[in-house]
Amino acid sequence: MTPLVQINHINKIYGKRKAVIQAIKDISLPIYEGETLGLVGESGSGKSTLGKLLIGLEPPTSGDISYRNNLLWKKKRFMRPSPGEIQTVFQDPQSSLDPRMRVKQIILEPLNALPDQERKVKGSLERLHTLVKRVGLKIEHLERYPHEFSGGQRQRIAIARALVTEPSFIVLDEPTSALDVSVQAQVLNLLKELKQENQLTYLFISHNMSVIRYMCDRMAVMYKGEIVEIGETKSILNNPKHDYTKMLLSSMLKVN
Ligand SMILES: Nc1ncnc2c1ncn2[C@@H]1O[C@H](COP(=O)(O)OP(=O)(O)OP(=O)(O)O)[C@@H](O)[C@H]1O
Repeated sequence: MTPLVQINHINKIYGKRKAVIQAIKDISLPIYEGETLGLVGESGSGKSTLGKLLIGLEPPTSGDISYRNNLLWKKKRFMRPSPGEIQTVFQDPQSSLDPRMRVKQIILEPLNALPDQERKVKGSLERLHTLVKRVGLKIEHLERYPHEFSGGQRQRIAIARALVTEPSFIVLDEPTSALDVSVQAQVLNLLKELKQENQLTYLFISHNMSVIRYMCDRMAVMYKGEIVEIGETKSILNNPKHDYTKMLLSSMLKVN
């Protein structure tokens, strides 16, 4: 399998002098085209930071990341592959959707990064309507504002916004953690179907082992900024090797 993303010896340090936090310590891993790679670990282990390095929100302190064999970061500058090729869906649709914008503007907004001609094609009304219906919303929803929707519907809006540019790679950072359990399952199924239909690759960040089990082909376990275990989800869940993974599994199984 070809790696879509290759992470090589990445370190990420926040802060200066005495207030230094090393959020990521020498992480190297591939993310293969077409897979869903799960990233688990307790709060503060560095999961979101790794996601941010991949979508261009934070530069690594050292190391490199390549996307389709091209460097994503050069001297702290993000080398966006082609515009819209990498997208993201965050945990909290309440704060990630601009309350002053109508749903239509929100979904079309990522197209602003695209060249004129491509923007016209991808932003056509016909395409927008197909996309909105595909994520389980209605055409009349396009004229409304985020506060008029439930959490699950808001996450569907965020998913439509991520898909509008026709990306190849999506970083999903706890995309269903803020939702009720029944709604979680619907959104997870939608994400699974969309991945198949659009040949997507996902990095799926989650606290929840059942969600990881359901969604991910492989999983990586993060502990204090390091990857302590990585492999096929099934084999890690059935036979965890690292003590931290064992501990995480037993504590999570108690919660789930
Ligand atoms: N912008 C920042 N400035 C300073 N420290 C930060 C910043 N962002 C994250 N950190 C610190 O880096 C470490 C890793 O944080 P990160 O958010 O990546 O962890 P996480 O595993 O995603 O946690 P959670 O599951 O709670 O979101 C934590 O100690 C956090 O406090």
